[in-house]
Amino acid sequence: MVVPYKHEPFTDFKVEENKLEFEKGLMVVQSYLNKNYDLVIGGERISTKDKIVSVNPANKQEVIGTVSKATQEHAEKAMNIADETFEVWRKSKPEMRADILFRASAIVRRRKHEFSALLVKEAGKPWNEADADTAEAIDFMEYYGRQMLSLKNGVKIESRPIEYNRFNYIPLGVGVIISPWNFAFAIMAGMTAAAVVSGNTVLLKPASTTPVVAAKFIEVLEEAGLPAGVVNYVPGSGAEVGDYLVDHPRTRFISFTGSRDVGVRIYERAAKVHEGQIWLKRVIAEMGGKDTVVVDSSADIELAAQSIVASAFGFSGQKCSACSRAVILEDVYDQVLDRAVQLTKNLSLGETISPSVYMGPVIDQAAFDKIMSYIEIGKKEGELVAGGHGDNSQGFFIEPTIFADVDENARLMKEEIFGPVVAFCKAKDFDHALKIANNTDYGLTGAVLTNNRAHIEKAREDFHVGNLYFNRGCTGAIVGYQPFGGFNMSGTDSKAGGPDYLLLHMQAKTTSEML
Ligand SMILES: NC(=O)c1ccc[n+]([C@@H]2O[C@H](COP(=O)([O-])OP(=O)(O)OC[C@H]3O[C@@H](n4cnc5c(N)ncnc54)[C@H](O)[C@@H]3O)[C@@H](O)[C@H]2O)c1
Ligand SMILES: N[C@@H](CCC=O)C(=O)O
Repeated sequence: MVVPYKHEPFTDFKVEENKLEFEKGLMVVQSYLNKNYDLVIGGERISTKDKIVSVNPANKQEVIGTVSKATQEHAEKAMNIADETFEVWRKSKPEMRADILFRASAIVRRRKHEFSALLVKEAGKPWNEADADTAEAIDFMEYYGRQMLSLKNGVKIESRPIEYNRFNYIPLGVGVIISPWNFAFAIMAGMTAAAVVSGNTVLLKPASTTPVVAAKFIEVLEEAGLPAGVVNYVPGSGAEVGDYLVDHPRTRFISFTGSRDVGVRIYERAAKVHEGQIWLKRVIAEMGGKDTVVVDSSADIELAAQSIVASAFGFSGQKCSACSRAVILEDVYDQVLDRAVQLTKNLSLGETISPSVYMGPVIDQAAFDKIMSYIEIGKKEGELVAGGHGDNSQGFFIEPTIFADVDENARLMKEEIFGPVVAFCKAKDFDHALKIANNTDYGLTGAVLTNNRAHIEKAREDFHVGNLYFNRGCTGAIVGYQPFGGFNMSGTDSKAGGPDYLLLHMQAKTTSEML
């Protein structure tokens, strides 16, 4: 019997011993910087001439590793192997598949600080954010393993006296896993784990800025006993390998987490039925957000300001859940804004070499340019009251930035920036605040700070987001506790880390036997 699921606790870096252990993790990572990682197809390591170079976004000179880059020929080979392996893997015992995840999770737990240290280097995460990313990867494996055990016998249905009816879930086939860089470990591992524990085989294409942590995860899966060919590691260009795999007639499903533009492209392409294709592809897409913290007149002002700042600037605002709009009732607007500005000006920015550095870099030059261009837009749409500067000489650093008095219809209030920029907007009353909050194509997360029960109930009904939080910030969902995923252009309404997530990777089969 497996013990009940409990989420992996976060590390308290105020404890000196934990700090020292994390520093040891950094030293382990330092010892393998600049190594090369090959494609892994059917267990075979394949080296290519063309490489992806993963660099530290806080220090562009530091190479984290080089990774072989898959071509369409490699993708084709991986697809054939995954297809063949599926015929065996689909019949493997769900208990065994779950056990592999539990063992993989135990291996990661033993090397927890090493994995987090790798995220500090490869994704520029602050220590606490890296620690939470690794904890979430562990949680996904633990949670999905248990979910599979509870689904393995299907669901009870009715039978008449002369028959025995059963309703079981069977896997889909070969899946393509396309993961983002911002939760480079947790989301990549969670999407992969859910697919394979459900009995599917996969091709894993990680984000090109963070392929090393994915290569390390492949090593963990191998050590945990995952047979060759179940997970095939094919980093490569989204446009070349991504499109090829999305279009492939043997692709049964695509599990994607990333931007709205790429998600929509995948969704459209996957809808086309190609020659030789005998199914309609399933797409699980988790996309962007334009997330709002609403502050009511009755709110605790200090809690509101802290919640906005933490949700806007944790990991430099590079979370799909990040607060990029603070909508505040006019009678408390000045107080909340002043306090948020004060808190923001005290945040530290730099390479995250110790737990005391609050904010690290943004991921790369393209992100830096995009965010800085939104800061220029912001200067025309509101009043710059904190931050606003960027420095990309050594790494990609942008100050935590607040714009005040932004109109509800401004671009800053509508478009996903994906960086440390938050717009403050005044609302006349609570209904107006909800109207502004809902005035977006997205519907991912939101938070309401209030001590008014009627307003909590109103928001529960009318604030149209997949994850709504009361009296806290809008980031930091925990696997199994706050299943995560949004509405509208935030995706296909899936809930990662929730009780129905594995079902998206399976199909139900009814069998009826005459007695
Ligand atoms: N809803 C969620 O749960 C969630 C979680 C994390 C990130 N996100 C979103 O992800 C975005 C940031 O991540 P990103 O910059 O890695 O996103 P992205 O869309 O640029 O890339 C995501 C993945 O798609 C791949 N890709 C790019 N073009 C492709 C193509 N034509 N075909 C197939 N694959 C292709 C990339 O290589 C990468 O692996 C933000 O918009 C954020 O809100 C959403
Ligand atoms: N699940 C994370 C966000 C993932 C997207 O970037 C959160 O709840 O903050």
